[in-house]
Amino acid sequence: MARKTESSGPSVSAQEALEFHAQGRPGKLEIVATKPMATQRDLSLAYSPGVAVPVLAIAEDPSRAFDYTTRGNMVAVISNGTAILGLGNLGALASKPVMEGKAVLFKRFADVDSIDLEVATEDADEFINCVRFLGPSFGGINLEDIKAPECFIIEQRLRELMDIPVFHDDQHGTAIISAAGLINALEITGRDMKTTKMVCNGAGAAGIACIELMKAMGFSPENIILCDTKGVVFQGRTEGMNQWKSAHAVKTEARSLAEALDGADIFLGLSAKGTLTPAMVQSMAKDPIIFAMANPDPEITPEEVGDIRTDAIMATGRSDYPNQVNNVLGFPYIFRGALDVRATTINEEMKIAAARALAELARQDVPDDVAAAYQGNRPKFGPNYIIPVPFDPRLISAIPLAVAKAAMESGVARKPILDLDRYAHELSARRDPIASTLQRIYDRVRRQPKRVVFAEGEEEQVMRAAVSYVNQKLGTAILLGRDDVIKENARNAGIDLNKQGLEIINARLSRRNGIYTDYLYERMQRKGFLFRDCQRLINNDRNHFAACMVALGDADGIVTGVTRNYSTALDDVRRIIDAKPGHRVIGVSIVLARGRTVLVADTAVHDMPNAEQIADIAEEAAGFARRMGYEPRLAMLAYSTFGHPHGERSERIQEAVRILDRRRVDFEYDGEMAADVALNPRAMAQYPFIRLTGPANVLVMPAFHSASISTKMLQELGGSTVIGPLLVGLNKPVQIVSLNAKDSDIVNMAAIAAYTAGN
Ligand SMILES: NC(=O)C1=CN([C@@H]2O[C@H](COP(=O)(O)OP(=O)(O)OC[C@H]3O[C@@H](n4cnc5c(N)ncnc54)[C@H](OP(=O)(O)O)[C@@H]3O)[C@@H](O)[C@H]2O)C=CC1
Ligand SMILES: CC(=O)C(=O)O
Ligand SMILES: [Mg+2]
Repeated sequence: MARKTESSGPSVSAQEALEFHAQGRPGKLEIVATKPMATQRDLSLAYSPGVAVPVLAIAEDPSRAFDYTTRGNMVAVISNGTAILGLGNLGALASKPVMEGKAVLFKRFADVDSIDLEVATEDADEFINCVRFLGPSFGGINLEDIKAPECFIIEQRLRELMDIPVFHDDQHGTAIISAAGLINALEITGRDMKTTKMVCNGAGAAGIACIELMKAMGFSPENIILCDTKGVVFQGRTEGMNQWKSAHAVKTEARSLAEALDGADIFLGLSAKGTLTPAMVQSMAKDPIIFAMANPDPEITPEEVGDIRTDAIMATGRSDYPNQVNNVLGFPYIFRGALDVRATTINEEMKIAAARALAELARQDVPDDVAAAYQGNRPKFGPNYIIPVPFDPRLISAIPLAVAKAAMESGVARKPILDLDRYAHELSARRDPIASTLQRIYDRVRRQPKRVVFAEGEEEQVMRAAVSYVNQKLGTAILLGRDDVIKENARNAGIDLNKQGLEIINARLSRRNGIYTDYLYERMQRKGFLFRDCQRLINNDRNHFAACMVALGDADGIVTGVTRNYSTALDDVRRIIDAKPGHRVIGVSIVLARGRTVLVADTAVHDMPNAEQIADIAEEAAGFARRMGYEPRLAMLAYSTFGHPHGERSERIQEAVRILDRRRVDFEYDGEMAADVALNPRAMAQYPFIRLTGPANVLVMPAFHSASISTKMLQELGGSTVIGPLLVGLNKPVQIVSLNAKDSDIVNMAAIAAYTAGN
């Protein structure tokens, strides 16, 4: 087994950490208004007098608070700073950076709004009395870094007093994540929960909750030994005890951590830095499982373990080593699921469901966008990958779904979710704006599945995309390439191609080869191509073969591009596939930014279009917008707005607008105008004669360079997601991805090709 574990990423210096927190606006949070506050009217609505209306509605029916206020998506992170990470009792104020951190993680990972509240008291009753009255403000309470045993009393009491989930993250979040990691570590080492011997160092909030969940999941109580600063918690011990420790005291001769660990299978560290020594690790059973979870410094480092033995499965609470067992994998998603069903509590069923869903994710094949979260190293289920990383984009749909389901099944959901498939898609959309825009496309293709040729079938990311296409029930995926090479590459990459609906076609051996060659020759014989040139192209060039398949009805669409640059791939397919009669081939990019979707054209084909061509591009783009479900409001962009400043370059655009006028097109358009006028209602308001009824959702660029530069800048600087360019106007659906496309990009493009095949 493994493995000398090394840190997988750069750690940070103390100075970097301080600068990070101090730079710009100090701290890590700000409040952003979700409604406009620009005009007198806005103020009248947001505040007096308008605000009185929701006030009265909520007074009459408290559940309306979820409709009119932030409550339904707002969680408080509350601490008194008595157990800040593994740093000890440093007080409420010092805990604020951690609590702000938890609040931003809620937002970043699960789109839960969150605010930190630091309560300056160590007295449990005072703390309870402070928090218990905050219920109306929040959909949930996340207690954090409160030391044991007060944390048990505080949480228990608040759970009784409040009708929203109260969840002590260090207890249950940690328990859920370590349970998930352990389920997988046991599987890898071939152990049975019932007979596995565990030693947990740390009998505080995290330690007690972890072993309680482990027992609930099937570990035998007599096989778990708990230790604290005084050593083993044995039956009859009196020093440093409390009722929570007593509940887990066992009959044993062992008195020290070292004695307890002799022959043990698992070490669970929820104590303090450096408490596990190399000698103790040496004394553990074969293939030991070591979770050193103290933060920021673990009980022992992976390097230290690696120096002593190579058969250990090692995890820490840190992000710079493999196997990060940290409650960040849990709390954002657990609350997401709980909030979405307005759960009254987070119960055992919901916790176990979250642990199992998390464990299951690590066993699945890792797609490209997930591999990116692992710095491009595609992890495989095994000793160095027992649990997903916090940046794994699959977490947002898998964990809340499992939690919400469990809440409904266990009867604590106040607002059950009826359509769980839809909910899963909505969840992905919270993290990934592409998901919601593509949702409609995927749904349609699922209803009318299509045969799509993946022209570069020997490439790993293309095979993954094809598998995903089939798995998502979008239709048949055809991988073009040499059968033996595809199978060999798939084997090496651990991809299972044995799926119904996945076909491999070798162009050279295909029975259709001759027909395709004749077809190509027919089209190219007067353009300087000999028959044998065509034969060679069909035999050797997958874009030509794929294009013939689609042209002659053997497939519905093509996706290509990972091995050729865009224009070469386009030239290849254009030899075989023409523009739709009466149409012009253009590229359209979909830009998703801050909840807004804008189509930009032409991002692929015309270098410096003339007025006539710009008008054609506008018509093509507007038609595409409609097919995508948007009613176009199209702006013809320039550096000037309605003649100012005057310049020759804008005249082309003005002429294009006049051409559209003459063509009497049936969509909203206007120009020439600058991008801010097109997109910003206030800038637009300066031109009362403008013919757009709202901000533009289709932007026609004056030339390829401005289209390409602006979409790439938006993607890199503006935090926008850009899909495309999508090829529009061809007689048959062809989509060309970029050279560095990931499998998820390819499958999106395949779905778009399939979607347009039906249009
Ligand atoms: N990776 C993760 O996700 C998480 C990690 N943690 C880590 O777990 C640790 C404990 O946190 P939490 O349970 O909230 O804190 P608590 O203060 O509630 O409990 C701490 C426990 O650790 C024991 N302990 C402290 N020092 C030692 C030592 N040198 N040897 C043996 N036992 C020791 C204490 O013993 P005694 O009872 O005798 O005082 C106590 O039982 C922290 O390092 C924290 O960072 C916590 C939550 C999540
Ligand atoms: C991760 C965490 O919550 C802790 O160490 O306290
Ligand atoms: Mg904590």
